[in-house]
Amino acid sequence: MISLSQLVLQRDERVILDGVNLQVNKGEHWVILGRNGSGKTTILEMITGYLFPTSGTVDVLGHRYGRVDVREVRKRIGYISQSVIEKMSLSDPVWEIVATGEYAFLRFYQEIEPAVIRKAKAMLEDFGIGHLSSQPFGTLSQGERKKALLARALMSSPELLIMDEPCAGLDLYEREKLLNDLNKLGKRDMTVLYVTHHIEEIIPLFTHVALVHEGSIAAAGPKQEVLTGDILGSAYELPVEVDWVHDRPWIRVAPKGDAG
Ligand SMILES: Nc1ncnc2c1ncn2[C@@H]1O[C@H](COP(=O)(O)OP(=O)(O)OP(=O)(O)O)[C@@H](O)[C@H]1O
Repeated sequence: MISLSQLVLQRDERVILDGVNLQVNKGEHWVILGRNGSGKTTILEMITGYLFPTSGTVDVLGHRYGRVDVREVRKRIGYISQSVIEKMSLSDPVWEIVATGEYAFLRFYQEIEPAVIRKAKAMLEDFGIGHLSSQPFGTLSQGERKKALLARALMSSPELLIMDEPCAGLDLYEREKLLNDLNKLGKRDMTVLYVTHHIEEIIPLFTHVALVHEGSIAAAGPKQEVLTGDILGSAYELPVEVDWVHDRPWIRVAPKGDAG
């Protein structure tokens, strides 16, 4: 599904990615963790073909980047990130924002087919925000925007769904509602890749975790193997304990923790 091999990204003197290797197989759902500036978003931009490595190879959905038109591969990928939200027109009605997902366009310059409009509205109903369909996108709350973007990303039935911190800025209630919707994605024939800073967002949907540290993968594998106090403690340079409750990990900084 995704194979990153010996990815190096150098900008001037700086090595941003330093030999990233990652293999994501069909049927797995991965979370990417790592400290600020460790390289998570850069890795997502490589997978979506917006950035090319200085060296190394990127294979996504059976294609090696550099030998394929990445725009064709991108049609099979749903991508939700703050940068996508910023590209949306705030005055467009929500249903239209969602409908653009059918074609992987940002905006429409031609008439939208009635069947696509119906599908977009049904998708909004599925996410419990059908009543917001005619409202301008810019009037939605952060949580509602995230749901609308998720509905948009699913319009084209992507094989790969990539999310960069979708719960950022959501309150506890909105976050749990969105996580509940995300957990249902397991029923779809789709692989999910999810970047977060919050370990408790690793809902039962997710099977694997990759921990990025200073531009390379410090640990990767089944979540129970990676989310240990020892591994997280050394990446975050803090003594931490991980508790599993309701099949979700919860992190605690140990009493004598000292971020300094
Ligand atoms: N075009 C660029 N030129 C120079 N440095 C860059 C460039 N793009 C990214 N970087 C640097 O690469 C590092 C990795 O950035 P990236 O956005 O991938 O980190 P991240 O793990 O997603 O961080 P965060 O959790 O804070 O969002 C950062 O230190 C950033 O400053």
